[in-house]
Amino acid sequence: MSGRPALLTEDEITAALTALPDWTREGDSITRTVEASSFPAAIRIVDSIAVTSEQMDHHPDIDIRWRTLRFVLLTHSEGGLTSLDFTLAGKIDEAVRAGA
Ligand SMILES: C[C@H](O)[C@H](O)[C@H]1CNC2=NC(N)=NC(=O)C2=N1
Repeated sequence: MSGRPALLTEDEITAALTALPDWTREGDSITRTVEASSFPAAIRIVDSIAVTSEQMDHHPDIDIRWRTLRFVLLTHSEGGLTSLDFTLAGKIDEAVRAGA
């Protein structure tokens, strides 16, 4: 018993992705790549997401290459996608909108 929400069904994942057009399914995860305006802007986005993910106790995998950020979301403890990933994806979209 991990205390995490249950894995979503394929239909639920498809429906959730239509509301998040910048995100792509990749196996057991969803991913988004963002090009920020500069390296400091990229780090500000990451810093803001650090606060959000601590509040959620749900953390993205983040690859930082100069000003390109790649986010990969899944619920490790469940081995796939749960509602937490889609909530976090929406919050990452907000941080990108505010900070890129
Ligand atoms: C102990 C702690 O609650 C867990 O390790 C949390 C933390 N953040 C997490 N983040 C993600 N993305 N998946 C998890 O399963 C997860 N588990």
